[in-house]
Amino acid sequence: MSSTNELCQIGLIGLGVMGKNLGLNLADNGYSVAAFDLDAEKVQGILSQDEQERGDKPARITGCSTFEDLLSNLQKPYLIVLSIPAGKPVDIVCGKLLELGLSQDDIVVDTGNSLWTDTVEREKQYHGKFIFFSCAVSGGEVGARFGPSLMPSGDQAGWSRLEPVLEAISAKVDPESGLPLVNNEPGNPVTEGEPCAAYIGPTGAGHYVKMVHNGIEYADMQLICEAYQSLRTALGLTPKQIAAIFREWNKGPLNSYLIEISAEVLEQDDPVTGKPLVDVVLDVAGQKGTGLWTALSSLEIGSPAMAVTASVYARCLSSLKENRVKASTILKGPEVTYVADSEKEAYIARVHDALYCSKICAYAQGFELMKTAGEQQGWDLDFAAIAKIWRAGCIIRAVFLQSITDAFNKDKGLANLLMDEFFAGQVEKFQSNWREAIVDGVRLGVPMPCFTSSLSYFDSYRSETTAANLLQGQRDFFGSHTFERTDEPRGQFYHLNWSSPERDLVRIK
Ligand SMILES: NC(=O)C1=CN([C@@H]2O[C@H](COP(=O)(O)OP(=O)(O)OC[C@H]3O[C@@H](n4cnc5c(N)ncnc54)[C@H](OP(=O)(O)O)[C@@H]3O)[C@@H](O)[C@H]2O)C=CC1
Ligand SMILES: O=C(CO)[C@H](O)[C@H](O)COP(=O)(O)O
Repeated sequence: MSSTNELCQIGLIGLGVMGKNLGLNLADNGYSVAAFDLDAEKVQGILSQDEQERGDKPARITGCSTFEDLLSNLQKPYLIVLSIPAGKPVDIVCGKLLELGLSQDDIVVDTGNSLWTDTVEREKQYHGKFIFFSCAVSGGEVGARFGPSLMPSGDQAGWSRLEPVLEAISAKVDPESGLPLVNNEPGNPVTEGEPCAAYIGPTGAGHYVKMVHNGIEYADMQLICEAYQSLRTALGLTPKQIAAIFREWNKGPLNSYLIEISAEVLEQDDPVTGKPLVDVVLDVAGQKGTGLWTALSSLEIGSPAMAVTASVYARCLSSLKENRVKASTILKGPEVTYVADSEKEAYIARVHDALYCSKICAYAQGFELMKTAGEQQGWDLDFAAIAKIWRAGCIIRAVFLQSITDAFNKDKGLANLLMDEFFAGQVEKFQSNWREAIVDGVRLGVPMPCFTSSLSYFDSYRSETTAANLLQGQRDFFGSHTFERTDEPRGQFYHLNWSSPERDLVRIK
């Protein structure tokens, strides 16, 4: 199946949605690629695409029919990129490569959405046999083709060899404006600007950061969906009218890839029925696991990421379609009357501000989660660098990420984005509209799990005293779980003898 004679610089395994495009991106950046997939049609697919795109230039990709064929077409020491499903396939492929004689200097780079703890285990398992490196990728199909955001982590020697390759294929940002430099033209990659690829840290760190990126992605998407549903329910707008509102919003602080594609989805008609496509898409959300992993991690390490958990639950609830259909005939909500024309503009502005403030909370939660995990794992994460590489190429790319970069540049150790002067000011400015939008939605019976949980997070986070004092009293009452006092040093615990008539206080040693 080979189409070039010389040995290739990079081996690529997995030529699905991401792999095929990463391969073409590598080729555009001057790297010769030996490509293999279990499915021969996919190998043929990348070769045909290369033929179409390169014009009269020589082939840049060599198709391989087996793992052995792949290795025989590669320069030593090997540099092999995996773009395959997370989990077992990564172990199977690494095992196979090892069997075929990989050695200490060879690098295998996992670009899939692997669970970060699996990556840590694999690095240990293959240590001394070959360099197992990870480079999490975000940007979907187009990002992979013309410049994704890359989150590499692992062995330093691996990074030294990979740095030029990853920087070349990554998305680029204009250093002055912080805006993406885009050119989606095959064969003409963007070479100037700041690359959206930065070494994240020791093994596991990159996949953790990508996992949180996806958790934030879940929250961002859910928030946009809640804004859409509120506008549709209260104002009776058509999907195309809401798309026009989103396009307006995209000119301001909400400017982002996700707002842009949401407008595009809402503008689309169904080719079969001619109805708005969104109305014929079944309202059952899929999920591959990274949002759930983020939610689980936040619960495990006790760093609240309520916007992420709320959006994972929203997807779970969406999948209870049959029950919801049945319940809709039994459970009644408020009568919906459309907002008067004279009030519409104000309503739209309130939803905009609610989306903006909730989004700030979702990102604040994601960054605090990474901070907590980083401290526990000893990763020393650079949050300004992380925000920087998310400014272009990835799914959550947004103008707003420049403000996050600025916040962490000002204060490397910032505990929470809400404490940054700019973001604190933004939330203060827009919070009354945020609250009103939620009141509006609640009154109309619009489900807004992510809007409401974000506001509760904000109200809890800004509270010097929460009702956890009562909760500690309850715990001590039924289970002698003890409590600390506000007038004693932390770490000193007390129990009240609730069942004795004296109700005396005992200091626990
Ligand atoms: N799609 C996206 O937007 C993004 C995906 N990712 C991650 O990137 C990775 C790839 O995703 P994507 O391209 O969408 O997935 P696809 O399913 O489209 O492609 C995966 C490819 O890997 C092949 N494959 C599976 N097992 C092996 C194996 N043992 N040896 C060789 N090839 C194998 C599959 O072949 P076959 O079909 O024959 O099984 C398939 O062609 C995943 O980890 C995904 O989570 C990351 C960012 C974005
Ligand atoms: O990593 C990605 C983007 O950054 C993928 O598109 C992600 O796998 C999508 O997740 P899900 O299918 O769970 O919505």
